[in-house]
Amino acid sequence: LDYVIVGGGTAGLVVANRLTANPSVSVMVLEAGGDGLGNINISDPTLIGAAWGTQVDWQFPTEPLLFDGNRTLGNAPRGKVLGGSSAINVRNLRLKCIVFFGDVFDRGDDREYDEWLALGNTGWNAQSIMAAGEKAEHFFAPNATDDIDYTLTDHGLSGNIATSYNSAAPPIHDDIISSVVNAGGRETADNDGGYVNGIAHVTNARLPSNNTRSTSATGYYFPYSNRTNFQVTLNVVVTKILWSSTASGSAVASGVEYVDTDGTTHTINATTVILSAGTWGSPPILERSGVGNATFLESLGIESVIDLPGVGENLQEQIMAPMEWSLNTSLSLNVVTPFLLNMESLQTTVGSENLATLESLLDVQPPNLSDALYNAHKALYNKSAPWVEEYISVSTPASGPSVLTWIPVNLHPLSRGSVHIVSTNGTEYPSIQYNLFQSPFDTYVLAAAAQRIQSIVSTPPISNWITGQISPSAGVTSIEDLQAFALANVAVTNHIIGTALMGPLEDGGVVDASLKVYGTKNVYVIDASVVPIEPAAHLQATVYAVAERAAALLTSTSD
Ligand SMILES: Cc1cc2nc3c(=O)[nH]c(=O)nc-3n(C[C@H](O)[C@H](O)[C@H](O)COP(=O)(O)OP(=O)(O)OC[C@H]3O[C@@H](n4cnc5c(N)ncnc54)[C@H](O)[C@@H]3O)c2cc1C
Repeated sequence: LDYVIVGGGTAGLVVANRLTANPSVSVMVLEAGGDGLGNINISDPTLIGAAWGTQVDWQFPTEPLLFDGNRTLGNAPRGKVLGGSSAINVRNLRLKCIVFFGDVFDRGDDREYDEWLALGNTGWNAQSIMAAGEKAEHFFAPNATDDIDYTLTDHGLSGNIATSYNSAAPPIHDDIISSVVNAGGRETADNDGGYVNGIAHVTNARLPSNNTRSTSATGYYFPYSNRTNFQVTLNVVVTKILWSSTASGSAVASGVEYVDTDGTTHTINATTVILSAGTWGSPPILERSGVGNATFLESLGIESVIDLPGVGENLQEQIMAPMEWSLNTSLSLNVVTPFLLNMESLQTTVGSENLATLESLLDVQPPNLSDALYNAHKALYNKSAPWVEEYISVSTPASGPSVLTWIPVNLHPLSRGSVHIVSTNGTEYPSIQYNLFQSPFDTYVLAAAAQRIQSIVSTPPISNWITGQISPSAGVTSIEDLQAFALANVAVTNHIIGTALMGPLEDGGVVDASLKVYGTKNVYVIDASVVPIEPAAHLQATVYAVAERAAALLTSTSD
């Protein structure tokens, strides 16, 4: 066997597909979940969140929030099925909100992707990441009557993942756009072209002809399952990497160990091992294999093979605090309506009265954020890269008036969490610490963005639709009160990255720019855990881009 790929998720199936295009290359994908075929909770993206808490969801327990000791955000969803999280990824609002969003597919900003290169990741910049992302996309333009602007040249037109818009835009959207513009924002035709700075509709990973979800399984595996060199073993959990040599600085993997549903242990040999088990899945496998912080591993009785302190660190998550208003009418809308995205530089978002405080908070480097990543974030700020994303949606409950939901998202928090194993047991859940709001800067960003949203919503014409503020309650308008609101109502976006960071070793890197694990000859990590900087977007399009580019590097084809 040439390659064993751990995890048939978003990234894993892309890599398997591209490698097996060469019939002489053999690949085995080991996936913990089943094939998901016939599961309507996966195929129908309008069945919002129906897959969560079922057997196709890992339901990762998370640790109590450090700033609020008794509270946790509960079990976090992650796909445990062919297609991985691309099969269940729909917006997940845990709190009061009744609105959910679609299976968003959008790219980040050139300034963010160029920062990957500035961090020392040769070959990874806006141009190469955008090109790889477009390779994954097959964009279906909306009907002319849908009243949705777009720019065809900002999209890939012949890739494996179908993208399209939900449906026609309801008239209230014009008033939302007008209020954003009247309050000093801008309208853009499309935010997928590398300059994310305005309000626009976004695409979903959806095949418009039958309104089914497009996943890495539907796009990269099922149509190719007759390739004899593309093998998949389902319902097996990989526990660790096996080594044929642990020579210092050049460890050689011989394959992996896995357990089946009976608890029987198996091994499989391969020339190259690729971990694509996700941001919370890949680091635990490395740690159980002796790759990680040597002191920590030895405390668990695991012999250190490669001392790599970055493994499991640098966990980054985008955070939000949903806001809601009641409208003066009951619009006939589906629960998931078309929606808009508004992104602007942080300097514009916070307003001049908050800028000095914000910049003084940005000047404080959190203790577990490396100099390199801290400087990258300051560079993003200085380049006026987008920092706050606003999800805007209108929904109508079973009874009563429609609700406007407007959610500020802090795209680039400074706080960093971690994921680490708690024992040598290969199937035990790791300990996941988000460490949200470690940096007061993160709270302030959400509060200042919320204040600005309040001013947009009170600007005509959208203000004429509003009858009252639901959340936060009326009167919560000061920065102090809005910070308290953000702390009490924080929700996560499930856009986790960073735990097998791509970057120089001295900056906490786990993999080099070819995504090979430092100190190994033949072990790679290819999934969201290598992403060093969050995009001003939802994450999957960037993960597809990472996987496409990594596969191209492996097959040495030009991208
Ligand atoms: C609830 C939710 C909502 C989201 N919403 C959006 C959205 O609307 N838009 C967007 O762009 N992004 C969204 N995301 C993020 C996006 O889906 C993920 O970032 C992306 O899919 C991650 O890809 P990955 O390849 O890193 O991991 P995954 O796709 O999660 O793949 C990991 C795979 O590895 C398997 N695996 C793990 N451990 C093992 C093991 N030990 N042995 C064998 N197999 C294993 C898993 O079962 C899984 O199939 C969402 C994510 C979630 C969870």
